[in-house]
Amino acid sequence: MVDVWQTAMDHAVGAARRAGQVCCSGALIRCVDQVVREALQDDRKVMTKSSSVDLVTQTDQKVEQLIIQSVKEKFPTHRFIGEESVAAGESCVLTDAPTWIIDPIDGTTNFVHAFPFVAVSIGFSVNKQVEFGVVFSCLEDKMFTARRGKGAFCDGEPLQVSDQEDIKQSIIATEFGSSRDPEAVDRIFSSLRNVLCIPVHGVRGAGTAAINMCLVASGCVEAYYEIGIHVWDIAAGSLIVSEAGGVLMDVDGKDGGPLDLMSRRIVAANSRTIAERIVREIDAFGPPRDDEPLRR
Ligand SMILES: O=P(O)(O)OC(CO)CO
Ligand SMILES: [Mg+2]
Ligand SMILES: [Mg+2]
Repeated sequence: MVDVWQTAMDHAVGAARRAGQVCCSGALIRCVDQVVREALQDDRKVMTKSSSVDLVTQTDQKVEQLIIQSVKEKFPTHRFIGEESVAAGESCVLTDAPTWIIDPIDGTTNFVHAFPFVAVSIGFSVNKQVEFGVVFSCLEDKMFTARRGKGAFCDGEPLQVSDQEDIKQSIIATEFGSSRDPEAVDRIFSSLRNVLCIPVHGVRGAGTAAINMCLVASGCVEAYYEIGIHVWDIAAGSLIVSEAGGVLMDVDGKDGGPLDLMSRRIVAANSRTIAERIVREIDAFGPPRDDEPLRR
């Protein structure tokens, strides 16, 4: 059978690698003593979006435009949901049309502080189903890819989630997010306390949803959960997890319910047992959906 989206996926891999080179040179330059003055100039270019801790830089915007322009030249009819385009007022509605879902820098706070985990994340959906996902972990120089029904890979090597079924023998990844609303923070802390006290071996967070999900796919952590992320954070990573044998769910009820890319809530785990246990421990809340028109 002809694999109609392979050309698009090959383009995504090239675009992510080129975008990653732009991100990495920016992040690394801040680590080099002799260019402190340049780094200070960079500091002044840090801007904020929904809150004072929701950061964006000119590099995020530049990288997103580079990716979108290169895709438009090759696939002029395709649509886009890009983090920085949405921040600038573009709509964030997932239709049945072929759609590139782009997070130009996943881990902008890491990027600004030279904390060395940043990724370029490109998901591609058709009929609201993710067909391929590409996550380039720039500073690790690792290219994670997945094509629906064809497995997940890191630099061409197949990925497989952990086979650990006992959550008490597990590491769980999560993040604190960018909301500083005290009620949301209380719920995040309550969930974290519940998960820690199961007890689990540990809780970790790379500072990027995409890399956290690639860690699940690689078998390094058993699960990742977060409330408050966006569709561009998880579109690519979700397929990478499921193609590596993992499961995805929302945080509704006892069994989580199916993953809804726009709901801003996700549990991605190696197994249904561990995912459902995390769902039971989460103090769930519903931030405004990504496709809610008046969310900004
Ligand atoms: O750095 P970004 O793209 O804002 O993403 C954050 C979550 O929203 C880290 O995953
Ligand atoms: Mg992101
Ligand atoms: Mg981003």
